[in-house]
Amino acid sequence: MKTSIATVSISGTLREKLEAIAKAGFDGIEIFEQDFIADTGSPREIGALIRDHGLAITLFQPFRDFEGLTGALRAKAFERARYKFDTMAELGTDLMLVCSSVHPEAVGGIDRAADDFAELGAIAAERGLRVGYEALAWGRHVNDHRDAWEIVRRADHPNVGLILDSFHTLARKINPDTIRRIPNDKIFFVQLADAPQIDMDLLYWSRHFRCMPGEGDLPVTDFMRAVAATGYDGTISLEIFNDQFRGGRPAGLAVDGYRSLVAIMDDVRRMEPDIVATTPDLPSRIRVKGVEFIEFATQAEDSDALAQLLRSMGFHHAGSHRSKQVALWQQGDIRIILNSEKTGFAHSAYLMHGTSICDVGLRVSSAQDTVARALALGAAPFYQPPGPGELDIPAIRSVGGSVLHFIDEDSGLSEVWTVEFEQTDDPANGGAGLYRVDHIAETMVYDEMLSWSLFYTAIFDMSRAPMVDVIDPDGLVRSQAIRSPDAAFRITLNGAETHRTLAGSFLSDNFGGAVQHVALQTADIFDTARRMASLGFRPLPMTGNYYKDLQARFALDPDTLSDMQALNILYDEDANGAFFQFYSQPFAGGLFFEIVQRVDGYDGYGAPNAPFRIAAQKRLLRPKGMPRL
Ligand SMILES: O=C(O)c1ccc(O)c(O)c1
Ligand SMILES: [Mg+2]
Repeated sequence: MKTSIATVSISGTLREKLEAIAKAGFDGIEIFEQDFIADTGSPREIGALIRDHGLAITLFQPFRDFEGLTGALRAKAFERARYKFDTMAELGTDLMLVCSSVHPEAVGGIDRAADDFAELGAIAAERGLRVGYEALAWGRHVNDHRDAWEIVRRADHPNVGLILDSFHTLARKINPDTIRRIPNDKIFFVQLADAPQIDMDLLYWSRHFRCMPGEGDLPVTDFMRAVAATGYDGTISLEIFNDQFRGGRPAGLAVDGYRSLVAIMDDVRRMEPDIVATTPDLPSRIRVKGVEFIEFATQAEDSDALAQLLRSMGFHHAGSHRSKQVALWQQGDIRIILNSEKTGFAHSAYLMHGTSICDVGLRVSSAQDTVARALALGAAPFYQPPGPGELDIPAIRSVGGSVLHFIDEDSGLSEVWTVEFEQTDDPANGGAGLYRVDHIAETMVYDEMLSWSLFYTAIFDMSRAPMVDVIDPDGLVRSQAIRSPDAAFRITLNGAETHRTLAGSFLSDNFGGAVQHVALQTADIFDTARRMASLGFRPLPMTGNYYKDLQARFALDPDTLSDMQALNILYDEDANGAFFQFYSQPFAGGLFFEIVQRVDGYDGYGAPNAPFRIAAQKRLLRPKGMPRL
């Protein structure tokens, strides 16, 4: 098995693409005609350049509108093919992709097409080349891999085979198990692409919305399993046409592509143990058991204000680091760390972003396995030498250069709170009933959302909920919730498209993506809100209109509703249960806390309330009466 990626999948010049693709770990590329036509090098020079990067040219494509023509048009198609074969010989590749015809003059007929391919196969064979036939989902007469296979079968030429592309099969909802009946020696090449489930014209969907396997909604794993079951052990290649990717960062896209391929082959290997995959073996997806800590990088007055805010939320200063300016604040199972060191990672994060969440600790069953899986999937390592008496806690880089640490029991890492921290005599103030982290919400530019959602779902045992639109008065923010099967770890990714949204202005103030808010869970939000009020907490004030609207939309009893209004508690329901939430006022450039109570099986995040919450936050952040220009 070889890993490959089509040059169209990545932005940049051919040379930039090659560098990124080689560095990410691929064995080869599918070269798209446009890519080398646009380059100044001759086909021979470009072939050499590709091989100098350690890459093979796995496929030359696309050759269009070949089969089913008659007379002069047919002769012209063969002449074009001969010219392409010359170019392929110079580039140094032996396989050409012929996609099914969309030519208005193509007359169809399975045997006619088979004859065309038999003749093309003979010409290719003279030159030691091969041709593969791919059914485009919008092909004029052939748009189903089963028909393409029948043509290849009838062409009956050793140099003519089938090319499968997950998009074309799955977009038409063709059962991928039909691939299991195709002999593996007639499958010449396999292309993988995913896509979000959107109802639209097939060609438009394919050319603009494809994404890496695992980033979309198509059953790409089922497709790949069926391919693997045939015994196919040739090239698996990503072919992703995507508008965002065309303008993305070549290096990041190549890493994402490789990550998606390693993850899907790992999944397939677990289900079809006989397959031959050369992608690395890795520990299975990591089940996150919960959030172990949330760490703020902060200094001086900011740190004092944050400590004050935490105290008003019922936290107490539970521990002080034995050798560092690091304080542990705790309530229930929630640990918040305020790091005011003058050196090291947290300090650099502070210099770069100001007071910010620089580090999140996740509870897992094996920290070692977690890092092993993440690194095999191309995650960036993080290492800071531990000081004397400190534990060496495994970590990787995450959104915006922040850090994810992994804590387990088996290697003693969960002892960190007693090993590294001295208990303080700050009395627990009875708390406010907050007992665990419900979710963390990360803000990022919209174009990074697919990448980070792949990051979480490839490394961890987590799945995505449908994307929701959050309406900010100044623009749209898209929100993607991802959670572990038992909801022990929930995260929302919020993608901002403009700097004028609350999320967007956080991004520019913070110089990049990061955790913008943390939601903490209580079992009795009314009691929590009252206790926090008595500790001096000031909630985000909601409008009277909001409560009138709630009254109209839901059957809430009047006393509950008036308590909600007095305490600024918001409300939502889904098919399973109910949801209560209230917010802190924004601090340190747009960070905030959220308090939530989930009743019965409510599984959402209160998205219908987001526009009102955002409007309230903006009222506090903008100078009174000053319209924003
Ligand atoms: O969109 C296209 O035309 C096109 C071309 C070549 C392919 O392999 C493909 O899947 C689509
Ligand atoms: Mg294709």
